[in-house]
Amino acid sequence: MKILEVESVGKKYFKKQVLLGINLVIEQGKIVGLLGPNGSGKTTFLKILVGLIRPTAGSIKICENEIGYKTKELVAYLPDSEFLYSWMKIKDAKDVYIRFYKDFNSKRFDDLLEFMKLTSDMKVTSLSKGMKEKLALALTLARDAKLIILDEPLNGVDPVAREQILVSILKAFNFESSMIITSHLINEMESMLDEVYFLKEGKVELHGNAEELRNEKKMTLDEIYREVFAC
Ligand SMILES: Nc1ncnc2c1ncn2[C@@H]1O[C@H](COP(=O)(O)OP(=O)(O)OP(=O)(O)O)[C@@H](O)[C@H]1O
Repeated sequence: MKILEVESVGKKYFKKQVLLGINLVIEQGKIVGLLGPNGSGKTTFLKILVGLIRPTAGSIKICENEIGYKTKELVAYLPDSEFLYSWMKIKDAKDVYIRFYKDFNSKRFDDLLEFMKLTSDMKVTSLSKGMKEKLALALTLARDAKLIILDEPLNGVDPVAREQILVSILKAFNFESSMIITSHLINEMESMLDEVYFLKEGKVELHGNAEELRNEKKMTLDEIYREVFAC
């Protein structure tokens, strides 16, 4: 079953073409990496999927639905910037999510919190950047959404926390859904990705099954990335 179908999607900001002719299909149960350098259009693309901005061309379907009210319920999104209020304790953030999302799984949230060594009476202001990132991730992964979108989940976290975050993502992943992850840290992500899309200046430069690409090119995804982006 196809969770996401994107056809010829484009986005222009005034005269600037930020995305052009994006085609992408994600089947159920897959973890897909959206990889590309700064400014290649990753966040813009994800915001289009979430319904925060509108594309200027093309069509998108999430579980057969066009982007709108219904797809907001199907998508769980971890933005790449902070969205938690400073007055909140972790339990308040959880309450907001419970009220907002019918699919919020409290048990999974509590398990993820424990695994990440966070407690519900901690104040959001007292959390370090990495701890906030973990909280935001636990809130997102606790939803039983069909499409989970993680924009730079490893941003600003140390190597041990990165490992913990990757394990949490895999623990929480449910094969009824699919996931899109963006990251600059391809080495860390490599083993969990089923498919990859390399985005260059708003276009898909290369895409494919991660294993097949590795075999075909006899390179790791990180090496393929460096080849595609000549860095
Ligand atoms: N609101 C906006 N108005 C005009 N241009 C924008 C706007 N938002 C993004 N852009 C431009 O779109 C391009 C793609 O930006 P985007 O944030 O999608 O890239 P990205 O791949 O997510 O980058 P990063 O890895 O740095 O987060 C950039 O050139 C950016 O300047």
